[in-house]
Amino acid sequence: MTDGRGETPRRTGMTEKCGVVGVSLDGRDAARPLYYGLYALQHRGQESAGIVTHDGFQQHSHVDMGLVGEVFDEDDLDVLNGATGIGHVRYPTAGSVDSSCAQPFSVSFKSGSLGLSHNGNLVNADEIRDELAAVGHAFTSDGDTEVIAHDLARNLLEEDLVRAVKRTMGRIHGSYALAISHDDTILGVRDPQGNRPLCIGELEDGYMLASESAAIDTLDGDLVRDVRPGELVVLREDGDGFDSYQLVEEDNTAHCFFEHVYFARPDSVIDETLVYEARRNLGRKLWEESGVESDVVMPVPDSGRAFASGYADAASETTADGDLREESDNGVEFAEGLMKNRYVGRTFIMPTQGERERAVRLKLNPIKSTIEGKTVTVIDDSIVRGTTSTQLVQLLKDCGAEKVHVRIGAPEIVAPCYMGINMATREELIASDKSTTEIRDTINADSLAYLSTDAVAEVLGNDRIDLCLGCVTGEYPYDIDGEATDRDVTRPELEGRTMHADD
Ligand SMILES: O=P(O)(O)OC[C@H]1O[C@H](OP(=O)(O)OP(=O)(O)O)[C@H](O)[C@@H]1O
Ligand SMILES: NC(=O)CC[C@H](N)C(=O)O
Ligand SMILES: [Mg+2]
Repeated sequence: MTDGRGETPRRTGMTEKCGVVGVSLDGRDAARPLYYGLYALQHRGQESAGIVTHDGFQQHSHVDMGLVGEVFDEDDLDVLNGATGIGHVRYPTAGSVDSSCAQPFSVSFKSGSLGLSHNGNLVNADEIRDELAAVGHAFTSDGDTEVIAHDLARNLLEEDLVRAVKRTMGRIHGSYALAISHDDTILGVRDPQGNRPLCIGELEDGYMLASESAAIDTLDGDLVRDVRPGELVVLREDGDGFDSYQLVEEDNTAHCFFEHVYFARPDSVIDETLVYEARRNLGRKLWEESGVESDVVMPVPDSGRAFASGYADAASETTADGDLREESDNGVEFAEGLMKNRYVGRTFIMPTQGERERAVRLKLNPIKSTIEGKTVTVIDDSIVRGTTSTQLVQLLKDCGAEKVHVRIGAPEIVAPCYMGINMATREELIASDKSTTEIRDTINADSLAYLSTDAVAEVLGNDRIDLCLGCVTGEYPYDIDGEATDRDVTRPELEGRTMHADD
C-alpha cells in the first residue's frame, strides 16, 4: 500500500473545481481506467490527484500534490490492486492548499474502510466537525470533505449502507458530487439540488461514475445518464450494473449554470445538455439580444470559442436589428484573431493581479492583419475581474482596430460562489459595484453587453429557480450566513445523532 502525500508548491491559475471518478469492473484492475478518467478531468483540478482501490481484502491508496501525470507512475499504478476504486483531482475551495486536504480521503473503522472524493462545498462543515470532534473524532485536515467521510463512517457503525448515506445527506448542506468506496462497493451521491455534475457510464466490462461524460468517452464507454439530484447510485460487484436509491427529493434543482458557460469541457454532456451546443446557443442569443454590426467577430480563446461561433452564425442570418439578411449582405466575418499559447492555462484565479495581467499577455497574441483598420467584436464567456477584457481591448487597439465591441455570453458576475468554484471576493469582482457603462469605460471598449439571466435559463432549458445563479443575482439556493436566498432553504436544526433516516 502506498500513500505518497508529499508537498509541492501551489499550482495557480489553471482550474476551478474538482473532478471525481469511480469504477467497478469485472476482474480487471481499476487503477488504469481511473487514471485515464482523471486525466480527462484534469481541467477540473490541478493541485492534487489521488486514487483509492480495493482488492476485496484491503484498500490501497496513492494521493499526492500535482497533476495526474506527475502524481502517478507505472509503479504507483501497479500496486493499486483491485477491480474497484475511486479517484479525485482537486482545486481547493475549503481547507488548506496542501497534502492534508488532498483526496480521496481514506478512513478505516471497525466495519471496514472508506474512501471519499468530493466536488463541491459544504456550508455547515464547521458545525458538523465540532460535533464529531466532541465525540472523539480526530481530524487530520481543516477541509469540508473529511467531515463527510467521518460522518458517514460513524453512521455506518449503526446503519446499513443506504440508511447511513441518507443520514449523512440529512446532515450535510451545500453542494456535493461524491464518489465513495466502502470496501469494494462503489457509490455515487449527488446533492439534492444537483449543483455539481455527476454521471453514470457503462464500460465494456463494468460501470463508472464521473463528474463529466468526457471521462466516460475517454474509456470508450457509453453515457447511461446523470446521477439524479438526491440520488445514491451503488455500482454492483464485478461491474454487473448498478442500483439506484432516491434518498432525498426537493421541489427544485440548483444546477450551476457556470458549468455550462465556462467550467466544463465543451465535449461533455451535463444534465442532458451538450456543453458545446449550450455555448453555441448562448452565443446565438447574445447576437439576438445585443448584436452589433462589425467587420469581424473573434472569440477570446479558449472558452469564448463556441459562443463566438454561435454568435457569428446568428449574425450571418439576421441583421443586428433582427431583419433577415439580403443575399448581397455578407454579414460579419468570423476570424480567429487571437492566438492562444497552449502552454498557458486558465488565468482568472491567479493569485496576484500582476501575475494575472502577465499571464493574459503571455496567453493571447493578436494576428494584426485580421484586426488593423477594422471594427472588431470580441466574444468571451465571462468577465470576472476584468483583467482579460481590459488587456485585450488595449491590445486590439494597439493593433490598429478602429473600434472594439465586447460581448459576453453570461450575465454580470456580481457576487462570490460558495459552491465549489473559486471566484473572487465581491471587492475583486468588477461588476459588483460598477454599472455596465462604467465597466465599458474601465475596459475602454466602444460598447459592452452581457447576456441576460433569462436567456441563460431559456437556453439551458431550466426555470431560473432550477439553476444556481448566486454569482449573477446575489441570491443563493442555500442558506449562507450573510447572503440572500432565492428559495425556502430552512435547514433542520443540528440535533446531534437524534436525526434519523426514516426508511
Ligand atoms: O475578467 P477576468 O478576471 O479576466 O476573468 C474572465 C476570463 O477568465 C476566463 O478565462 P481563463 O483564462 O481562465 O480560461 P479559458 O482559457 O478557458 O478561457 C474566462 O473565460 C474569461 O476569459
Ligand atoms: N473544488 C472542489 O470541488 C473542492 C472540494 C472540497 N471543498 C475541497 O476544497 O477539497
Ligand atoms: Mg477565457
